[in-house]
Amino acid sequence: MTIAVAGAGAFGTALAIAEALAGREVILWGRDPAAIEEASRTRRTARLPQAELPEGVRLTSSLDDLAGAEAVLLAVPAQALRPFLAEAPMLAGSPLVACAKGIDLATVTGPTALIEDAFPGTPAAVLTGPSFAADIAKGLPTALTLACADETCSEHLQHSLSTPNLRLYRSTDVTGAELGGALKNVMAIACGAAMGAELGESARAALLTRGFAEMQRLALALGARAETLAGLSGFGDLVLTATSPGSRNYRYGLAIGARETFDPSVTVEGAATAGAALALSRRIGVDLPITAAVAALVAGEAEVSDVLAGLLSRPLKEE
Ligand SMILES: NC(=O)C1=CN([C@@H]2O[C@H](COP(=O)(O)OP(=O)(O)OC[C@H]3O[C@@H](n4cnc5c(N)ncnc54)[C@H](O)[C@@H]3O)[C@@H](O)[C@H]2O)C=CC1
Ligand SMILES: O=C(CO)COP(=O)(O)O
Repeated sequence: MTIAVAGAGAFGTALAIAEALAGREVILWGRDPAAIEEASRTRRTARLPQAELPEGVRLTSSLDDLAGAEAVLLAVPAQALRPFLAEAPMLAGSPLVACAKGIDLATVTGPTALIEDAFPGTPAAVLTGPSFAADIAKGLPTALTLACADETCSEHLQHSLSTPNLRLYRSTDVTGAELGGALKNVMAIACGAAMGAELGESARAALLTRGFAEMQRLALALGARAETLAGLSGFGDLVLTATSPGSRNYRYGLAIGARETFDPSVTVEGAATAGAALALSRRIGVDLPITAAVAALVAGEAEVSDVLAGLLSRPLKEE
């Protein structure tokens, strides 16, 4: 059986490499036929050029080639997932595993809700947790959460996708896993902005901790389990992303804080997700001050000094 990967960006490339090196048959789809033709020839993709694609990875730009796969890993960015699914009816029937970390701005829903909406009855799962694509592609050890509401499906996917270096922990808490992965990107932007503005590591630790409290507040209000937020997909990924210049969200924050420009072609999931999370929190009456501050920074409506002053002037309260 074949593992299909939809999206030949950095993460899709890394996952395809890991699965192929574990001896699985892999097909990697990218939307640009010329780029896929080039990748087939050079055995490298543009977004992760340092990694070589092993022989076991077959490349295609035809979505029809993914039909009937044992599982399809959806590695397109969160805001691209809804339009992608609308053009991929041939994926119905295979378990679909969302690898994007974000909340869709137009519908204010997470990736698995988008899958369920596009393909009612098709098993929808999420793969998320602390893992840089470059680390996975190098075969460095990583541990992720594989969440699916259906326990049998999550067990099946855990075994179908785990490799010696890619260790998957299963969960049925899809809401917690999705929200942890989406919101940690917002907090990484906040932490990067604090460092970029030279506010210091103590300020970053404060933002990381209060940011984690915010992630928990929203996720628990939406029915997630506290232990999921404390696990790989929440706290684990927050620690990685909000402290490492290996993260694009963190680097984007650094640029905002230092008032520098940032390459708009780089995928920065937390930028759109800050606005989506804010809309979601207002709908259910949950206060997310750091998320609101990041949304204002991203929209260019505020400076780091203003938003920090706003956060610091909030009423003093118990931790
Ligand atoms: N890069 C990393 O280290 C990790 C990334 N992720 C997540 O994986 C998701 C994808 O990120 P990356 O692969 O890193 O981004 P990337 O920027 O490297 O690649 C994105 C890919 O998606 C394609 N794409 C964009 N819009 C599309 C559309 N409408 N239809 C089809 N394909 C489209 C692009 O052509 C590109 O190949 C994000 O949600 C990210 O948070 C998760 C864990 C690690
Ligand atoms: O999700 C990631 C690591 O777990 C990758 O983070 P960035 O998207 O910020 O690069």
